[in-house]
Amino acid sequence: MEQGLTLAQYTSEYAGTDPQRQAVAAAIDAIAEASVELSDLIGHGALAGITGQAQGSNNADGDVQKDLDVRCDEIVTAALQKLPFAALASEESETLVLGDPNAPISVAFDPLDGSSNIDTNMTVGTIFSIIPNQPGVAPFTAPGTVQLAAGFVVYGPQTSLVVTVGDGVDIFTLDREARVYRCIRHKVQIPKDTPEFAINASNHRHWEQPVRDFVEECIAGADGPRSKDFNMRWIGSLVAEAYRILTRGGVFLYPGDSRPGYADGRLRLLYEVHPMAFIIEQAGGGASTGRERVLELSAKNIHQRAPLIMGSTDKVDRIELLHNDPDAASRTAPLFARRGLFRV
Ligand SMILES: O=P(O)(O)OC[C@H]1O[C@](O)(COP(=O)(O)O)[C@@H](O)[C@@H]1O
Ligand SMILES: [Mg+2]
Ligand SMILES: [Mg+2]
Repeated sequence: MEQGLTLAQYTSEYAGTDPQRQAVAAAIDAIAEASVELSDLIGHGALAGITGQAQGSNNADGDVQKDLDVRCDEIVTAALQKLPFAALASEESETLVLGDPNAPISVAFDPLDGSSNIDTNMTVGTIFSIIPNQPGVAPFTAPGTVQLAAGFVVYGPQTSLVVTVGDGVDIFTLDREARVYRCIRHKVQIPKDTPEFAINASNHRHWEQPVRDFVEECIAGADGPRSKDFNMRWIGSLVAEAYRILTRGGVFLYPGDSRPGYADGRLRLLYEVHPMAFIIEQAGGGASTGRERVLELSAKNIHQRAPLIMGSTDKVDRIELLHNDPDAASRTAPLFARRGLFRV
């Protein structure tokens, strides 16, 4: 695919004459169109009447809803409602929006990810997952492996849309003058050896031992079992973290922890964890709960949470090993101590 190709050309090439693909392509186009409006709104902030203030309401997961959460939800929902869909699941809506039960697809989305940071002028985004509809089967009950397409938009210094239709990952950047997305990277592959990790370290005391062991290994740097100095990043915005991993590599962790309500972490399976896992795997990376592949999970309710550990496979594999083999950390620890001794 040529650089500069527009998203509309890409989706129409993918759609061909297959009705399900046409529905997927139309949904991607609709979200992209809505995101151009969202990009304007977010870019203008207070000048467009957006205060970033709480609305006095909470979403289904208990998060405080901001004016921009509500506005973004209205815009994305309205764009998708013009198309044939069986069901829509939004972070900001307690229940599903039901459409035509015989339509070929359903869509789950997080209209505004990272919104707790909106008043600090940080990167936020929109995440989506498109799944096939099977008439007679409850929507959003299948594992993440059934996804037909997934993507996210980052509203950063550039507005960019990352997408997979199951054949690699492509990135498009918004050409603000022409108001179209143009391809800037085709078949993105996650760099393999980047020594970077991202986790909210303020939760250290609540983590399980395998997560502590991994972070200890990273912090020990060149003196530790990984024999490399690591850099730490935490933006607090999943879309920005995912974009960084696709560009620069490394690993991101939002594990389960012992805080009340956080046994499965913070991120929601259908519209955050499944789409990110699909994208990261399609870019040659791994996505795990720490114990199993995230795409094998099925949701029992639409706002269900799931742990997410994603990034380059060597790091995700190491974290899985630390979870699944209780002796893995102690096997490397003596070596680490010995090397320490040799150094003094
Ligand atoms: O504040 P915490 O616990 O570090 O959580 C940060 C995470 O929460 C999120 O903001 C959750 O998404 P929403 O903003 O859509 O609720 C992620 O973007 C981010 O990775
Ligand atoms: Mg989110
Ligand atoms: Mg959100």
